Amino acid sequence: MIYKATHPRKVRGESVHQPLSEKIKQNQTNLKTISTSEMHEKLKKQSCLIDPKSLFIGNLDTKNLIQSEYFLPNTDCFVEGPDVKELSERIKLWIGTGYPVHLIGPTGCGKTSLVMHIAKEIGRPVVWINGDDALTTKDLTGGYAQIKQESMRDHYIHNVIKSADIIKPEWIDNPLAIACKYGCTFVYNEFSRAKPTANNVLLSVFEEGILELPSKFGQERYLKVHPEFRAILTSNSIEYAGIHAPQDALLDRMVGIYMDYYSLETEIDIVRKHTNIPYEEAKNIVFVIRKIREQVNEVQKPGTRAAIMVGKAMKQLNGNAEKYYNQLFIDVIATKTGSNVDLFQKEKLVNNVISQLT
Ligand SMILES: Nc1ncnc2c1ncn2[C@@H]1O[C@H](COP(=O)(O)OP(=O)(O)OP(=O)(O)O)[C@@H](O)[C@H]1O
Repeated sequence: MIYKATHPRKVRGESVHQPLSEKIKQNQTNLKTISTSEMHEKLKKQSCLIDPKSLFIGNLDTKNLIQSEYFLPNTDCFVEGPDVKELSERIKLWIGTGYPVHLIGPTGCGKTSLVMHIAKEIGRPVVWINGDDALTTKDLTGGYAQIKQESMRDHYIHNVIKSADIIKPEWIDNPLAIACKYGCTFVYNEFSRAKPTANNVLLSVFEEGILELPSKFGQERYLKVHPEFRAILTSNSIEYAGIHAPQDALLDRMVGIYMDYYSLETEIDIVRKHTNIPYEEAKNIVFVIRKIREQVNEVQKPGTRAAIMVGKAMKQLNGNAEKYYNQLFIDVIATKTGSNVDLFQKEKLVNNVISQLT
């Protein structure tokens, strides 16, 4: 007996998930409802860095992203000396023309702080990722990372149970996809630590304004990059030569800006901003760190960070630093020494430099 349906079968359970193209279209339309001025309003209330990990929660629509608690980094401590300002203006010029900027400089010279300060001035949410050797394209763009299982029970005929399990791949956006979709400032720290193949996806983002998404299910593979998307990449001038030489095609799409350690006065201001110690103390610390920097090899140069560390330790010692003064400098540079012999050399260097203090 052939069963003839007398009325349309009603399938229980959720409808099959929206194709990616629908989601993208929906997200793109959402984009239009969030203007940059609205963004500025919301930005004023919040200031913290978008932590990509907390964003790996499936598709965010723009409203969620903007109203959520992710926003710009806190740059209250930022010091903008003349040399910082000059660099910042150059970077903003290129960012304003829509080119990605590649900031290259030695460890601890201030790349990240400068990038975060500029990102805050750009006024869009910041999405940030650290490059490393294990990073893959999927870590940048996202992929089908979750499988949602739904079962559908059909009791259309009371004594017949028809069941089926629907396996629904769940797309998870990763930092680059989020930045391209919602027009965030994409900060890719130490990008040259990642393998060039992982960064290939950036080529069409920077040139054609298209993000190619890996999609196994034949859905929409291409995302049009939001007009407010901006990218700033940093790399360490020492490692830059050593880790993975980025592909020429990618370097060709970026503007490269080399930076070095800031001027004496700016470094003194930075140390004081972070430690509140008196000018003379900060000046002596920076003097010693800069003298050490002049006399050690590239990879052992102490950055501004080392001067801040000594300043914070002196603050901790609350004026009783006399006894430990030399040792503080030796401790902050010891991490970059290779052996006891090397350390002994450094101790002599530190004692000699400190003896020059007036
Ligand atoms: N303009 C600035 N104003 C205030 N603090 C700064 C400034 N530039 C750098 N610093 C401070 O100096 C230290 C090193 O800066 P930062 O981390 O930005 O350097 P970096 O070049 O990114 O270092 P790395 O190569 O290790 O990532 C940090 O403690 C940072 O807060």
